[in-house]
Order: sequence, then structure tokens, then C-alpha cells
Amino acid sequence: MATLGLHREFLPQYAKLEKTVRDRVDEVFAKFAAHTHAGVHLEKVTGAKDSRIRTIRITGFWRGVVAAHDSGSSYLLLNVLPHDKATEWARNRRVTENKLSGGIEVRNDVALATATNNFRRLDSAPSASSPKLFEHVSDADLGRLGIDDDIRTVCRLLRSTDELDALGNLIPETQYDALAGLAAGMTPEAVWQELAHNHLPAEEPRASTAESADTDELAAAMKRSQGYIAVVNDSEELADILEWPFDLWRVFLHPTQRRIAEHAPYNGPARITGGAGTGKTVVALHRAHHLARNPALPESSILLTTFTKNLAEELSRNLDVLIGDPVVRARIEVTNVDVIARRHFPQQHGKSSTIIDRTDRLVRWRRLIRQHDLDLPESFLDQEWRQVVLAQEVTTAEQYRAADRRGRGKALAPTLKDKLWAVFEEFTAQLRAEGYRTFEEVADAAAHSLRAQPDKPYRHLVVDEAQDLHPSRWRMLRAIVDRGADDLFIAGDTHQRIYDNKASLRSLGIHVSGRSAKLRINYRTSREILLWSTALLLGERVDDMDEGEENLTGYRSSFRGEPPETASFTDKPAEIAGIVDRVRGWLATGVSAETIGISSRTGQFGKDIAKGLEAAGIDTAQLGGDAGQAGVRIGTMHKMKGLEFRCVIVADVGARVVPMPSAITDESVDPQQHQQDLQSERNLLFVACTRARDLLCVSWHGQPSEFLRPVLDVG
Ligand SMILES: Nc1ncnc2c1ncn2[C@@H]1O[C@H](COP(=O)(O)OP(=O)(O)OP(=O)(O)O)[C@@H](O)[C@H]1O
Repeated sequence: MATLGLHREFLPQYAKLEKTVRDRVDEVFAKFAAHTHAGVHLEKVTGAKDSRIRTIRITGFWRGVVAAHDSGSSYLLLNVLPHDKATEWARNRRVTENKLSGGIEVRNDVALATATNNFRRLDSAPSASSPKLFEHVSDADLGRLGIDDDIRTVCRLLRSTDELDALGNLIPETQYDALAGLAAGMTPEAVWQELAHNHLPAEEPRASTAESADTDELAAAMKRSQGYIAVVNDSEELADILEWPFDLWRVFLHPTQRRIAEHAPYNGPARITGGAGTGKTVVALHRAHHLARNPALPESSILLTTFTKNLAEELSRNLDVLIGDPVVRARIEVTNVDVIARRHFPQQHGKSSTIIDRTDRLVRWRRLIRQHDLDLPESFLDQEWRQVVLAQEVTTAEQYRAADRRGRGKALAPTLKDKLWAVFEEFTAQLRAEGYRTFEEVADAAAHSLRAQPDKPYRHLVVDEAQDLHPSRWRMLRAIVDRGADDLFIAGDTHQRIYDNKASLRSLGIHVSGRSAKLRINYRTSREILLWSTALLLGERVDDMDEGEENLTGYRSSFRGEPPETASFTDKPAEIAGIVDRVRGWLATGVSAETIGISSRTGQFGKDIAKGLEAAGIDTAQLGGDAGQAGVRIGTMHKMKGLEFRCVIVADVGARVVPMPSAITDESVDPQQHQQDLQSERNLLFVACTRARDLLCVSWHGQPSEFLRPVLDVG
């Protein structure tokens, strides 16, 4: 029976076709998938570099490009193009095998030779004096990483990552991955570990060349081409892939992503980290799907959860796209953490408590400070209560005296601690008497009740955006599933922590050591936007939620694009007018309104932008509102978390707004908290900027935010 593979690059081409042509493509290729292609005529291409590459008639105008094994036992769908272009494309391409992984590589020999000659000329120019990009890597190491002779020749001529990027499309994917890792500062050993881990799984050693030559080497190589070739089993599977041609993430997981998503049962909690846009959410979705394939699981036995309601809705929509089988889909429930906490809030405490927000709490703290004659600001008390008392479930003065205050920068004398404890008790008593609770208290009450339940509501838990959960929410989540294989799967990035909710998984009894992995390739944002946004975090030291430090080594983008723009205005009306003009410009070039996202630090500025846009006849919709509503999406930077847009404006990034003064603890009150608050605000700007796929514009009026200094200084 023939093996059919679909190359990753095929789908974006297919997505661009008109519906009638797509239908014809479906028809022709379905014959391959259903193995009824015996009569289908594959044309040889005169002067082809690779005799296995053929074209196939789709319509009078369109041709498919296919690599076929001589025996007719395997086919690889590569492209679909107008007739002449298809012939030229096919003539210049060669299908080879990666030296390390044995996976398929499709290369344009002619373009690569031209590029090599160009770089050779540049290299011999007298002005070429900067060091070579891969000077520090030996030929032996390059060979070990699967870099073949042709690619090594050209990469030895390169002097910058820009030059490597310029070559990007001409270098086969796995080799590019290796070179990009080296260029991003990873050692050859670290790159090798990553590649070997991804491509040489111990349980499935690569077939030897001699062995594969006897059989169908194309079919064997396709099976080793994880991440860019999907081996299709039947016409139904092909139709399913072709139904969502824009959603490459459904089918083409990077080997690192797939390894984690489809890992054999983890013997306890597992965790995935990685910079913005590296596909943590994608992996969490695939992991949930993987777990849900277990036919023994009843409905709703997997909980996929995250911090906010709108993110949970987004996850749910994406699961619907990912999972075709309604029975499998029904095994996964998607709900945000606080809804879960309320659901499991014990009945004896009343039906449900009213949630008290920060503003109301601060009013109460202020009153108590006056009554108790304390010389501390209300924000300090609130933080001390949330980050020490609630975080560690402190219930007595003795416990408070002994509590771990790491992360708090102001030392408290024992007498002051006793005084504070009396205030905390009074505060809590007042809330109880009036039926108020914070979300953290609701979560802890739910945790108590869940711990006492012999039958847990879920079998598996998958958590996205984990960096923002308060310890109380973790306690509840820990209690919602029994300990055991695949109990918790956690995705998060501490560089994106935007709420003051730090937690150490270890101290909460969640041990992920040995079951942690990191993603490094950003699929969302162009290299330009990524470098610019990452510069905002320069010098920041961030924890890894497991009592270590996080870093962004090897973090890189998979494609190039336009550099971000900054726009400075004299006053607010001018900035809003500038934003309206920019949006109008984008819409005029065919960008759809729903793929434009605008955020600002305050809700009010967003409302004013919305008014400006509406007055100009441009529809707007609030972030977090009805997903189906038409219009440019507008919301606060906080609401942007986890989302993405084709074009993004981050507005009102002025010195007086970012960082938001009311969110920053005074340095004299608590220097450590002061730094943490600044970090949260910086992360928030980073989160808002990294939502952009193609275009990013950051604007302000008056003086720019101090956070923009690293990017404005470098122009
Ligand atoms: N293997 C892949 N192939 C193609 N696209 C991918 C792949 N993995 C992720 N993506 C795309 O990259 C984008 C970012 O993915 P995702 O939202 O999962 O990243 P993330 O790490 O959770 O991001 P953030 O932390 O910034 O919210 C999405 O558009 C997703 O579809």
C-alpha cells in the first residue's frame, strides 16, 4: 500500500487557492490517500535536479508538485502552483535526507548555488572584516549536527545572523534549526542534545541506510520527518488536514513539541516553559487531546484550565478545531480557575461569597491603619496579607511570626509582626461577617473541600499560563486530581508574569524536576518584533517557578518581518488621531478588523481609542467580549495575555502611565517589592508587544516610558 506524505509548505499555498481549485486539489490528492491513483499521470520534468520530483495536472492552469518513489509505493505532496511556475519549481528542487535525523529535506539547488556565489563575492570584498558567524564551531561539530557539505560551504561565509536569516528559506529546516541555535548562542553540545532528543528517540533508532535502500527510502524518510511532513493514512485524514489549512499547529508540531505532547505517561507533574509564542498553549492543547484519546476515560475527566475567562474560551475554541471526534472532545472540560474554585467552594460557607476587589480592600486597610496607628501604606498590608498570610495559609500569630517572608524586602520586628497579625485578624473577621472573600480565599476553601473528597472530579489537569497563579489556586488545583501518572501538566512563562502571584511549585508539593522541557522557537512573531520586545526585558532576572532562574537562551523566531514602529505624539488627541490613521491604513491594505488588536495600560484610554475609531466609521469590539463580533479588538494590556493578532498597537506607553504609578510600591516602603512591581509592569509591556504576528506599533504622547529606553536608544 502506498505511503502519502504532505509537506508543511504545501498548506499555506493550498490556503491561498480559490475554492474551486482547492476542490480539484482535494479530489486529485484524495486518490493518493485512498490508493486509487493508479491511473493518475505524473509528468517528469525536463532537466530536473531530482528525477523523483514530478508534476501532476490539477486544472488546465494549476499543477501539483509531488516527489514519488520509483516503485510507486510512496508520494510526497510538495506544492501547488500555476503550470509554468510548477515546472520551474520542480526542476530546481532536490529531495535529500538529513545526515543526522534521516528526515526529508527539500532544497532549491539553483538558488542555493547562486546565494553561495553571492556570499563568496561579499566575503572577498575588502570591507568584509567582521568575524565569521560560525568561526567558533568546528567542521566536525557541524557535521555532527547534520550540516551537509553544501550548507557548510555557504554557512562558513556568513558573518551575521541577518545573513543567516536571509538564507533561511534555502537551508533545509533541521539544518537551519541547528544553525539558528548556534547563532543564538547555544553550544554545539546543547544543540546536539536538542536535535538528538528530537530526532533520535532511543526507542525508535534510525533505520540504517542499507536497510532503507532495499525498501522505500522515501517512505522511510517521510516517517522520520517530524515537524514538517505529515504522513497521511487515508483520505479522511487528508480531508481533515486540508479543512484547516491555516492552522499548521494542528498537524505540524515541532519535534520538541510533539515529544512533550505525546510523551508516554509522565510519572507525576510535568511542565513546559518557553518564551512568548513558542507554542506552549499548542502543546497544552495537544497534550489534553493525547490524554483524551484514552477510551477508558469518562466525559469531562480532563480539566484544561487557565487564569482568565477569555483565555479559557480561546482554549475551548482551539480544542474544537483540533479534535474532530466529539466523544474524545467531550472528555475535556475547559474552564478558568476561579470558576472551578467557586464551583468547589464548600456549601457550609454559604452559597458563594462576594469577591472583594483590590480597591475595596485598600479602603479597609486604610481604615485599620488609622485605627491601629500603623505607619505603613495600605498597599504594603495588602501585599503582606496576600503574599505571606494567604500564600502560606497562615492562621495563627505564631505561624505568622515564623512565616517565610522571602520576596518581601522590608524586615519586620516581632512586635510589629504581632501588631500586624491583629490587623489581619480583624480584617478577615470583617470580611467574613459581611460575606466577602478574595479569590485566593475562595480557592483555599475549595482546596480544603476537595482534599476531603475521596473521588476527585478530574483524572488529569492541564494548566496554561501557569506563571500567574497564586499559591492558593495551586493548592486547589493540586487537590482536584489524585497524585499519580499524568496528574498535572503545566505550561507557563515567568517572563510573562503580570500579576503579583509568585509561587514555587516545589514548596506546594508539585515536583516537576526531570519532567520539565523548554521550547525555544517562536512561531508567532517575526524575528524583528521578537528581538525588539526581548530588549525590553534586558537585565531582568526571573525565577523559573521551581526555585531556579529562568533564561531565554536560544529563544528565536522562525521567520522574518517588518521592524516594529514607534510613534510619538504631542498630546492624547493627536495620539488617538494617529492610531485611527494607522488602523485605517491597515484596513485599506486588506487587513481584517478582527485581526487588529489595540491595548493600553488603562481601560479608559482604550475606551477613548474606541470612540475615535467609531467616529471614523471603524467598528470596534472589546477584548473578552463576544468572539464573533466584528471590529478592531481593544482592551487593556492585561486582557492581551495569551492572545495574538496580525497587527498590534500598544498605545499610551508614556512616562506617566507605564509603569503605572499606582501599581508600584514605593522603594522606601519595600525595595524588593518595588523591583518586583517594576518587573511585572515591564513584563506587561512585553506581553502586549509579543501579541503581534506581522506588525507592531508602540505609541505614546509626551515623554516615552522609561521601559522603552533600550529600544529607543538603539533606534
Ligand atoms: N508547530 C507549530 N507550527 C505552526 N505554528 C505554530 C506551531 N506551534 C505554535 N504555533 C503558532 O504559534 C503561535 C503561538 O503559539 P502559542 O500561543 O501556543 O504560544 P505560547 O508559547 O503559548 O505563547 P504566549 O506565551 O505568548 O501566550 C500560535 O499562532 C500558534 O498557532
